[in-house]
Amino acid sequence: MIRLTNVGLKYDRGPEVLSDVDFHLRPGSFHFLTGPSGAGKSSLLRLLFMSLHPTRGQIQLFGQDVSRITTSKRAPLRRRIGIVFQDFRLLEHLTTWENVALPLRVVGKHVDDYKEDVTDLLQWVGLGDRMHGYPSVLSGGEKQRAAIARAVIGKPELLLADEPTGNVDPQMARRLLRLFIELNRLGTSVLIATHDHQLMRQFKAPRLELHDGHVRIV
Ligand SMILES: Nc1ncnc2c1ncn2[C@@H]1O[C@H](COP(=O)(O)OP(=O)(O)OP(=O)(O)O)[C@@H](O)[C@H]1O
Repeated sequence: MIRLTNVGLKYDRGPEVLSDVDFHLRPGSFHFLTGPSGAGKSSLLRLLFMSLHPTRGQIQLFGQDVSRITTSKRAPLRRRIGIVFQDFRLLEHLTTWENVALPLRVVGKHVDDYKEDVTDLLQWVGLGDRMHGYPSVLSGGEKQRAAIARAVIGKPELLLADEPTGNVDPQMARRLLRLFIELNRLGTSVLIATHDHQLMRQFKAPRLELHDGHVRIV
């Protein structure tokens, strides 16, 4: 699913943020990604979503070398990934419902085939009464839940989530964790960057620990 070999990453002329990163995640696995603030968690997720190229080393995703992938080849691979960004990135000109439906619309599904699923999922994440409004009126935690719903609605092969419970209360965090676990049971590989120790106590999964630019699996 994901294999990194001797991966290094620098921004411009700065120091290496990631150095000699080596790991392999199997299809259907579930991992947390941890490390102190500034350790490079978001950078690693950006590499896996192919928003950045590694400065050195190789990244394989879905059996393909994506280290130097071009924009046109990247698009079909990205459709196989659900991603929750730390800053949510909801589209402001679409309603919350339309944002969540978007991954299904772009792969050509007919609205009749997904409208109930989108509504049910939005209700499940507690946005039943907000879904026909625009994201600009949502709170941070509500935006986060909408972003999570958009990332999981298409049952992607890989879910990448950056601090997905950072803006919600512990009860909602447990509910969202259940969603990730359920998705994983259905076959999605899950990688969640988090500082939330309560979340990690609730579900025992291996951790990718980032420290001084290196990753170790514990
Ligand atoms: N676009 C950028 N240009 C230059 N440096 C960057 C850029 N993005 C991140 N960095 C630097 O890379 C390092 C890792 O940042 P990153 O955001 O990946 O860490 P993080 O572990 O996700 O942090 P946090 O837990 O605070 O979100 C930091 O030193 C940061 O300043």
